[in-house]
This record gives sequence, structure tokens and C-alpha cells, in this order.
Amino acid sequence: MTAPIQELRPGRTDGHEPAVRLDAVSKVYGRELLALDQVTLSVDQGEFVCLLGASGCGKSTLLNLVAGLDRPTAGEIDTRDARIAMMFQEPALFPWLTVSGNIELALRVTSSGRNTTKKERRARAAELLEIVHLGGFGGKRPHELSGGMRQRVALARALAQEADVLLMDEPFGALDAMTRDLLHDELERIWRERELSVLFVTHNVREAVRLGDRVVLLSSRPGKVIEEFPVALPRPRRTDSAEVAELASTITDRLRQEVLRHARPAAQGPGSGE
Ligand SMILES: Nc1ncnc2c1ncn2[C@@H]1O[C@H](COP(=O)(O)OP(=O)(O)OP(=O)(O)O)[C@@H](O)[C@H]1O
Repeated sequence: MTAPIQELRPGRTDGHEPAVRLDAVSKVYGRELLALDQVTLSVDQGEFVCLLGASGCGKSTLLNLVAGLDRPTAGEIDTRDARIAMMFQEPALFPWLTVSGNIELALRVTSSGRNTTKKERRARAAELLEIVHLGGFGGKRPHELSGGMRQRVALARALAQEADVLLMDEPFGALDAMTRDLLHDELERIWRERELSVLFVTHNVREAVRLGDRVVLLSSRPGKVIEEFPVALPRPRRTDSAEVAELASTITDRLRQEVLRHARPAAQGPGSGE
């Protein structure tokens, strides 16, 4: 028997429009690969939402749709007039540009940066590097930095885009635990100061609880919202705290249940009697 499915409410009704709203969004690749099935989900302005789900359940697909990199097969996505920036597991910096040059390039394409001089953009890039604690590293090339530092540059570049909405696809997945912890603190500070709305994909349940106001769980493919977990713990949180561990364990149990539910028919084959 499958577990009862709890649908996410379609948006909030506390008087303001969400920053991102997906309404019954489905995505079919090719003729028949249903990646997302009627996903309804919203991210409030200034809210930090973490998205969890089994591998291949459509998390990256969902972010790409919100970013406008691809179009849904059905349903509506409303990002209002938000400026959207995206961060991936790989920082994707241009290796032939300096750290500052990478950020200056992003500044050049923003509406306010387009009419600025190179000197102004360099100064702004230096300010952004200070924000991510990389002051003084502007003249380095990406390969001279550690993985964590490169992700900080990617974060500074996202900030250079003057984004209101930050879409993050496992941005810290390749980093060691200590570096990840530091970046959690920095991301949280920047999110608060800039009042960003964040949609953050991760496989790491504790990371989701450490960062999120809400953790949204997708079913195995086709991805569908099956449950959401509000995270009422005070901030800043510690990934290794008992409170984070407790909620993470509840979410992990739910995720495991979902993965098993999905795997069972294939594992047992037809006529297994369940
Ligand atoms: N461009 C594409 N063309 C065809 N199929 C695709 C494409 N992109 C993704 N898929 C398929 O859609 C499904 C969802 O993929 P997606 O990458 O969104 O999942 P995910 O939850 O982000 O996975 P993971 O957690 O492993 O990163 C997978 O079955 C994948 O093979």
C-alpha cells in the first residue's frame, strides 16, 4: 500500500504574491518520458525553499523550467518580473578570465551595469568579492582557487546579476563538509541581507534542514510534490545539532519510504501479491 500523499498548498494566501509560482507544471521529454507531473509549488518573497527527492525525479528539470531555460509541457510558471540567477554544482567560471573578470562580465550584462565604465565594474566586482570573503583574490585565475573559493566566486557572480530569485542546483555537493558549513553561513547571511528568494536543490537532507524555511519533497519520477516540512528551528542552525538531526531523520524516513515504494514493483515483478 502506498503512503497517503499530502499535496502542497498552491501558494500562500497571506496577502502578497509569491516570488515563484508553479501551477500544475508537467514536463515530458521526447514522446513519453514524463519527468514532472503536475507540480504545484510556490516560493514566497524572501523565502528559502529546499527541494529534495530521489535521483532522477526531476529536480534539475524543475529549476531549468523556473529559470526559463526550457518550457513546461503543461501548466503555468509565474516568476513575475523577478531577476533570476542560477548556480550549479560546477561553478562554470571562464578559466581564461581572472576572478574579477568573471564577475565584471556578469556586471556588463545587467541593466545597471551596461552603462558603467570598466573601472566602475572593477570596483563593484571588488565589493562583491568582499561580500563573499574573497577580497584581494580578484586578480587570480579560477584554477588557482580551491573548490569552495570557486563556488564563492560563482555566488558573487550570481549577486552581480542583481537577482531577486536564486536557483541553486546542488551548489555545494562537491565540497567537503567543513567548507560546506562555512558556505552555508555565508549564503544564509547574504540571503537575509539581500532578501533573496531561494530555491535550493540538494540530496543532503541535513543541508536542506540547515538552510530551508521549508523542505519540499518530490516523489520518484515522475516528480510530484508529495510532502512539505516547515522548518521552525531558530537560525542560525548547525548541521550537526540534535534538532536538525531529528527533523532530518523524519524527512529521510519519508524519502526512503518513497524510494522503496517506487522500487518495489520493479523489484518484485508482476503478480507478486502486494
Ligand atoms: N534534456 C533531456 N532530455 C531527455 N530526458 C531528460 C533531459 N533532462 C532530463 N531528462 C530525464 O528526466 C528525468 C529527470 O531528470 P533531472 O535531471 O531533472 O532529475 P534530478 O532529480 O535533477 O536528478 P539527479 O538528482 O540525479 O540530479 C531523468 O529521467 C532524466 O534522464
